[in-house]
Amino acid sequence: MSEETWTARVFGGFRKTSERLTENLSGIVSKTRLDEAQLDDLEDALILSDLGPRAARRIRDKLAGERFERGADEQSIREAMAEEIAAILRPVAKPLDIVAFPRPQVILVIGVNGSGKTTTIAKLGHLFQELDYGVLFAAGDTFRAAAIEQLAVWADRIGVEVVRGPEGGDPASIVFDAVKLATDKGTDALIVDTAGRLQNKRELMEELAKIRRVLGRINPEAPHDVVLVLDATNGQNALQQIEVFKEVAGVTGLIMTKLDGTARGGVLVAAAEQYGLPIHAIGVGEKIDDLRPFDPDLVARVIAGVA
Ligand SMILES: Nc1nc2c(ncn2[C@@H]2O[C@H](COP(=O)(O)OP(=O)(O)OP(=O)(O)O)[C@@H](O)[C@H]2O)c(=O)[nH]1
Repeated sequence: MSEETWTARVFGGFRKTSERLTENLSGIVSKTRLDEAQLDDLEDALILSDLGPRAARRIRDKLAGERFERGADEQSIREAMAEEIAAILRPVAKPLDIVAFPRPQVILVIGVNGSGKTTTIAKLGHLFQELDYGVLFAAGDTFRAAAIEQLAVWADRIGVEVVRGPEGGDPASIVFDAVKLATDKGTDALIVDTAGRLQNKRELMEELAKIRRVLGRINPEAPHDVVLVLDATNGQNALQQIEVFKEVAGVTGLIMTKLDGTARGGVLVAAAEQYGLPIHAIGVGEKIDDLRPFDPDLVARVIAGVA
């Protein structure tokens, strides 16, 4: 996909978020400084747009300190907002680099069912393929046959081999086989699907601990990444998931999906400000190339509605 098409997708993706945020700005016009009541309204608008109280406060402070020389019209307010949102996003916008030596880089992908985990694995595999990396998948979500099947269908479509076992099989043994295969072949990236059973934290924790033990036997550095996939349409719930998965799974980075078609894209900013975890990529659609690392300045401008 060309750069232009991707930019258009990002714009399209955040359109609803941007609309929600800026529909509250239209009445606000001031001379050179915003008064307290206007700042309160803006802060509320930011919270209502899922940016979270901390980011909202930070942006409010920025706006309060701003001298709008040509008057605080909607456009100037949006621009100042975009600047601060970019400042929040810049430190966390980090693509997932393949740096492991020896290979493979083992990337555990976790997230609740339906968050877009399987699709994201496929998209991530495709992204690595485009960078000329060799990729292998491990179908570690053995809890449901459909999950194994779905991963296999995607793998087939993009020409990636997948190590799989029976439904109900032991995920750790699949991961073991997959790491062995990837190590023997010198595959660059091994992406592991895992079950997303948040309702049973202990079981999930034990399963992940077992996967870690098995991985550690072959490569003490593995897993190199534990990536949590979040569905942006869940808004504030997505933040709670970060909280829980950080505790049970030692999350090292995030991918946020389904930013298209939701007005809740502001949650990306809330996650960045509250957790500071790297955000490796964003998903803005169901197609294979709808996932990419993101440009924080572009996304900030899109959210704030600066053309
Ligand atoms: N609009 C949109 N849909 C997406 C995106 N990412 C994934 N989806 C869709 O979300 C649905 C769930 O995705 P899956 O990949 O099946 O999610 P999962 O977390 O693996 O879910 P289970 O397989 O049920 O555990 C699918 O219909 C995907 O096509 C995205 O960025 N945008």
